[in-house]
Amino acid sequence: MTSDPAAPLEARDLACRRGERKLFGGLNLSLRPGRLVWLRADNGRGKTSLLRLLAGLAAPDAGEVHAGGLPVRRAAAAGRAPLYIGHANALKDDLSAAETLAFTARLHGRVAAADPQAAPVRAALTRMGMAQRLDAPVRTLSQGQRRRIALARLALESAPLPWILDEPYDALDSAGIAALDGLLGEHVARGGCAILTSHQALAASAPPAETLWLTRTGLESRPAATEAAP
Ligand SMILES: Nc1ncnc2c1ncn2[C@@H]1O[C@H](COP(=O)(O)OP(=O)(O)OP(=O)(O)O)[C@@H](O)[C@H]1O
Repeated sequence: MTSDPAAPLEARDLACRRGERKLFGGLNLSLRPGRLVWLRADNGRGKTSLLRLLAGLAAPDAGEVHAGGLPVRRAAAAGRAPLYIGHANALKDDLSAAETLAFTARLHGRVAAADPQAAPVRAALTRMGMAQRLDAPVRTLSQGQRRRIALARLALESAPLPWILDEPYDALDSAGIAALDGLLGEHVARGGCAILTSHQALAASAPPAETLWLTRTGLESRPAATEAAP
């Protein structure tokens, strides 16, 4: 594959099978600076599978994914790997909100946010409306509060790397949705790009997104009037 170094995230001819079942094949996607994609399909059609391929967390049955011109699985070493937040929050129950976010930041080499007392960590959680619960153990928090902590990681990022977000709005109330939309809007405005899934329509606070449907033969945009499940 000839990759475009200017494309933060590019997939060519991707195919994915699960057991005997082909989820999709021949899938192409180029996420350019400023592009926000809402990936849609019915339950079980392969959205999470595709996002994991794009993040380099799984290998495709065919095709390639490049991030910033590098094979996605080698992009981390060059600081070009996409930022992936899955639908599981991946938090540590016994740590506090600030500690678990700092732990995640350290894991991803964000040195300035590797300490729970560090200003960026406190500011990121405050941005997600968690200012009153910075030191609360994760296990004592609600699903929505846990989702907010996982998403606070986005507030630690200033580089316009691609964001890959699987059901980021899950469990969020309207204030949480607005906080996430604010982060997405800033990201896109500074030349970032993102692909996300959501079973609910995006809120009015979300930055303009392009809707793409996942089908067996790739991604398809459809006029709003014909937006039926494939
Ligand atoms: N580890 C696995 N082993 C075998 N099959 C799997 C595995 N993970 C997912 N699948 C199957 O792959 C298909 C696609 O799953 P995936 O989670 O990608 O769909 P999805 O579109 O994200 O669904 P949802 O909207 O319900 O989140 C499903 O039929 C699922 O049963």
